Amino acid sequence: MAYPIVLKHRNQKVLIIGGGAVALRKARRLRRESFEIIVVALKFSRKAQAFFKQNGIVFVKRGLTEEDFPGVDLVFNTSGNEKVRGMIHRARKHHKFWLNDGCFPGDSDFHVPASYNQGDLMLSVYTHGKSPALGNRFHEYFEDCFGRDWQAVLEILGRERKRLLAEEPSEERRKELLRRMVEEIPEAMFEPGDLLPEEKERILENIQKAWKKDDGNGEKI
Ligand SMILES: C[C@@]1(CC(=O)O)c2cc3[nH]c(cc4nc(cc5[nH]c(cc(n2)[C@H]1CCC(=O)O)[C@@](C)(CC(=O)O)[C@@H]5CCC(=O)O)C(CC(=O)O)=C4CCC(=O)O)c(CCC(=O)O)c3CC(=O)O
Ligand SMILES: NC(=O)C1=CN([C@@H]2O[C@H](COP(=O)(O)OP(=O)(O)OC[C@H]3O[C@@H](n4cnc5c(N)ncnc54)[C@H](O)[C@@H]3O)[C@@H](O)[C@H]2O)C=CC1
Repeated sequence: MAYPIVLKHRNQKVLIIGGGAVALRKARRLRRESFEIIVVALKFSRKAQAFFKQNGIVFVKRGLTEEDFPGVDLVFNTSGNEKVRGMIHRARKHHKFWLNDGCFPGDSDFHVPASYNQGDLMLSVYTHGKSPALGNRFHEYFEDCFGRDWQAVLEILGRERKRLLAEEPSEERRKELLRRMVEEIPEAMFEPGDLLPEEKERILENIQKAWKKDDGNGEKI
């Protein structure tokens, strides 16, 4: 089994081994989070090379060496090469880094799920290596079905939550109020198709008003 965590960027140093399609895919997602990336490969595809250049990612055309490991926090191995695998294995005895191996998943410390981001909302699918392609398929499904402006909803929920954490001393009460706001989100937010601007406005207003409703005990909250 696996434990899902979200990695925050803290300028971690990342080493990507390989310059093909898989290395490019890993770099694309890392780039967004602004890590310090270095890519080492014997050969680079045109696409990968262009992306690294455009995004100011350091890439060096040579074989991997032991000198590439000191100070590195994360390693993505996409080389599929047994020699590289052995080198990583030896480096782990002296250096502390987390490994993702795209070719030998058994060696990995962590895996990368398929994920879809819309502002601060991230939806991920992981299949325990059974079918990465299925993860990708869900990705398409999310794109179709979650076309709503979730960021606007999250802005309100985030702001009200912050306020309640600061102002409402009762944890039970806070939970109840936060739950109420989320319950106010209508099914339409989860369905395909676009919402009219006025519908969207109404939804946002209702979420905002939710915790000010009567709490059922005749009390205004
Ligand atoms: C263990 C893992 C690596 C890890 O540790 O992270 C892994 C391993 C392997 N993938 C292989 C194949 C493919 N991988 C993809 C696509 C993705 N693969 C991703 C994750 C993962 N892939 C992790 C498990 C995740 C899980 O289980 O859910 C995604 C989600 C994220 C990402 O890679 O960034 C990204 C999709 C999202 C996106 O596009 O953003 C496609 C589809 C395509 O290319 O269109 C194919 C071809 C179809 C197929 O095989 O399904 C092979 C066999 C290679 C061979 O045939 O030799 C191996 C090695 C093995 O299985 O041994
Ligand atoms: N994790 C995943 O999602 C997927 C993994 N794979 C596997 O990932 C591997 C990579 O796939 P692609 O990027 O398409 O292949 P690729 O052949 O384009 O890339 C491999 C890269 O590793 C480099 N390399 C090999 N030996 C090296 C060394 N000693 N030092 C430095 N660089 C070295 C090559 O120069 C090349 O740039 C394959 O083994 C494939 O089976 C394939 C598809 C998806």
